[in-house]
Amino acid sequence: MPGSTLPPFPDDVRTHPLLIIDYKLIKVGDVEEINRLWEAATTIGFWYLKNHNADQEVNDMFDMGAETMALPLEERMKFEQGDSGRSFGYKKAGANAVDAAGNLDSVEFINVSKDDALAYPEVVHRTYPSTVNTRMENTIAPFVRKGLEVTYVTLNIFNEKLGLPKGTLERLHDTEEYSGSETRCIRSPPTQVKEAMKNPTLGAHTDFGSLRYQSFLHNRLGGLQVLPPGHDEWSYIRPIPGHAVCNIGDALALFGGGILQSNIHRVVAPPGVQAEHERWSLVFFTRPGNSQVLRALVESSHVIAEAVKNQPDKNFETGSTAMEWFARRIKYQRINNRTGPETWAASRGTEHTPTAV
Ligand SMILES: O=C(O)CCC(=O)C(=O)O
Ligand SMILES: [Fe+2]
Repeated sequence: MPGSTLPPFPDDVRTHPLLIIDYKLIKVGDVEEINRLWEAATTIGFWYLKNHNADQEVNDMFDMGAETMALPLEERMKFEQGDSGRSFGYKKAGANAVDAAGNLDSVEFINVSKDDALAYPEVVHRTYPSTVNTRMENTIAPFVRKGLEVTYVTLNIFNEKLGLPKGTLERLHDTEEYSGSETRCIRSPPTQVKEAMKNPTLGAHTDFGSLRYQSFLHNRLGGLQVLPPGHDEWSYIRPIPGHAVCNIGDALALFGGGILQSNIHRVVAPPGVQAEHERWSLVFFTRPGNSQVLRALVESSHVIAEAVKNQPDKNFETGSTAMEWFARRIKYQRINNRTGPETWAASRGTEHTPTAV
């Protein structure tokens, strides 16, 4: 894992500031802090989270990721996610397009389903490499539980702010229902500084699910970029040690009638000389239960009904369950399914500038 010898994040690149939200405060209902979270969620949909107390879980997850990527490629490939629209498993570098032209990604990752982690040794969706299995109970399940805890605290705050009946969002993300929720450990290869900006390593996208809980705790390298609303240039999110970066995905943006923002982002090589180092990142994605239909909850909240009425040009009825939405997006990112630029278009979600790469 990257150690203390990493070069610092440079000061001469464009960054976008995010609000820092104190998890300890929102958890106990601090009104001012909750209002700051709401401001972040309804403007850019990204924020830093501190005091989430997940250092141990995060460290262990990075170890799991490193152990998995150290397996021979042939072994990892036995667990590759495949082209059918399933996310769980290993994704090799170059399996996905990063843009409409079909340029390839260069990140590899290991995704573990929340359902498989919590049910282990029972197999719900699929099996995993030995490095995952040996850490399923002592590393992955604790990280999933931590991610879910943060998720429910956040969802319940949004639920109230959106004027929804108590427990609505929590029910749509019921832990008991199988879902696309998963952990992801990502490795981006080092690159030459002059090569670094040629292609994104992970193409421009909005997240598919509801919330992403990402940690840079043991990774000081940049690379995540956002295209803030109203901007036409990408900005880096500066990694802050000990702070997670959280963001809203398409599902929550749809449930809330566009009040919560699912913002477009991508991953590029780390800035400056950081590019010469391997980049690791770790994510927990919360996605709605498989059977839940992605649409604005207009019947349950006046606030949402009003918001939808005020955006007549936008479609908040996807006619798609969370499972279908998720499978479609994964499937059409896979380069093996590409027929032309229309395949990239078929992988898109709520991105407002779908041509950005
Ligand atoms: O590695 C990162 O910083 C972000 C990854 C990401 O956006 C994703 O996996 O959806
Ligand atoms: Fe993402």
